Amino acid sequence: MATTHTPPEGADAGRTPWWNRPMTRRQMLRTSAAGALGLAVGAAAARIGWGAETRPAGGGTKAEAGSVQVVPFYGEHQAGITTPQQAHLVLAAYDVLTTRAGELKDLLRAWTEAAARMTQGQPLPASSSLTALPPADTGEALGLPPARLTLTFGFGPGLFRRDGVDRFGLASRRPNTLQDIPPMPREALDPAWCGGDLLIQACADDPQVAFHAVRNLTRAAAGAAAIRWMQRGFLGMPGAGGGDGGGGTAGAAAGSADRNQTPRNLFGFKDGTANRSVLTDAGLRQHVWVGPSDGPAWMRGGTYLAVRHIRMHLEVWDRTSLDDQEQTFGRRKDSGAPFGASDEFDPVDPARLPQDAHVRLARGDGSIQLLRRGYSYVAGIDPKTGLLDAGLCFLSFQRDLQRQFVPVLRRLQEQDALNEYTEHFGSAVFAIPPGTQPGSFVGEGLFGTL
Ligand SMILES: C=CC1=C(C)c2cc3[nH]c(cc4nc(cc5[nH]c(cc1n2)c(C)c5CCC(=O)O)C(CCC(=O)O)=C4C)c(C)c3C=C
Ligand SMILES: [Fe+2]
Repeated sequence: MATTHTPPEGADAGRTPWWNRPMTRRQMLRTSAAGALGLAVGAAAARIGWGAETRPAGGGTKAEAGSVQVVPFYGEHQAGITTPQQAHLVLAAYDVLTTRAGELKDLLRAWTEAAARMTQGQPLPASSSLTALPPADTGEALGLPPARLTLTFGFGPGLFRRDGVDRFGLASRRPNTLQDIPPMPREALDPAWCGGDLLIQACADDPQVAFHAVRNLTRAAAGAAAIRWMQRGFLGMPGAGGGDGGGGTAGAAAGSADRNQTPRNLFGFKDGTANRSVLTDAGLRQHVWVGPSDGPAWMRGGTYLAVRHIRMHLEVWDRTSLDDQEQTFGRRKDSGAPFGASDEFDPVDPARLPQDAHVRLARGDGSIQLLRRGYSYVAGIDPKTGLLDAGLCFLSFQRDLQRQFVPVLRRLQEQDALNEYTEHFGSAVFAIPPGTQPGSFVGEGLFGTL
């Protein structure tokens, strides 16, 4: 339900950023007083010195002895897509509450400026020296290393039109491919885990650093956007203590040899092996980045994200024989090798895989590829069943949702042997605009002359 922000009367209204303006009593009740103070950007603040930074192009990081890892925020593409996968995820989708395009732009500007600071290990700058006010930064990341924090922003279909209403005059700028995933035969979706107008993907090697970023960005959004759903995820990172690994996933292109291992999902299988062929310049151009011949110009250099919240029935899986587990995927559990081969990265021979094996169906004829960047989640016990509530926050980046993600998902939903052990309960898609330059804000190109 959209909520209108009432601007204050008076000459100052046009100059005071919306997040510092007074709120109506109703808005005050909706949001926390601390959050309403939000961010005041641009003020000087002490910079935490994190030592040498390594900044190769393209959003990646490079391990160098003695350096503290910081992932560049500005660049051609947003970070957090090809960045070697960090150990922790906080993924938050937001409903936009304001109906004013100006306030939406103010929010994106504030998010961009805050993200540019936090990803470099800097706290949010104080807007006042008054100790009678809550501090600008919530503080739980002070003294922690930047932990390769990346913040990736996305726009859901609802930003362009929701319930038939073009709230921000953006409807004509929606990319054709940005449409909700059509209903699938085997899903049991909970609306509370679906959709979202805006997305923040925070990834870091420290869970508190990732949470701090989302918490402070959410605080800055008070009155303009509210969290719709949030998922936390993790990956086992060999030898890194939560460090820079992720070799076989989006990290295959970087990382040192001893960390170059593909993480395992909660079914115990290496997950992300096939990303290696996407993570080349040619692979990314072909399968991930929106190119000049694709959708709207404002998306060039961007990509599209598909999110599926998937519960994995671990108790059922754990009673399944090793043979059946391996037949389900079409790969060996210990080595990750495809059937008929000995190494994880040996070529897949589809003829050797059962017809309903996950890899056979996901791969198809090999022409469609996705860049997967999912994370495991554990949310305790399902109070209704007493069973573990755990699974995969499936994330994939692709150049076109309808031509790449939807056909693969449909094939899997119709035939995949894995369906016996999984249940899709949430679904969302987002346009991930290209990277930002200093002085600009994420998605600025979308707004044109608005
Ligand atoms: C719609 C896309 C996909 C969903 C949903 C999905 C769910 C899912 N996958 C695993 C585990 C594995 N997936 C693997 C490979 C693989 N999966 C997809 C797509 C979806 N998976 C693709 C495109 C591929 C690559 C196929 C190929 O080209 O070879 C593998 C094998 C190792 C690997 O390459 O990563 C595993 C293991 C789970 C557990 C899951 C839902 C819970
Ligand atoms: Fe898969």
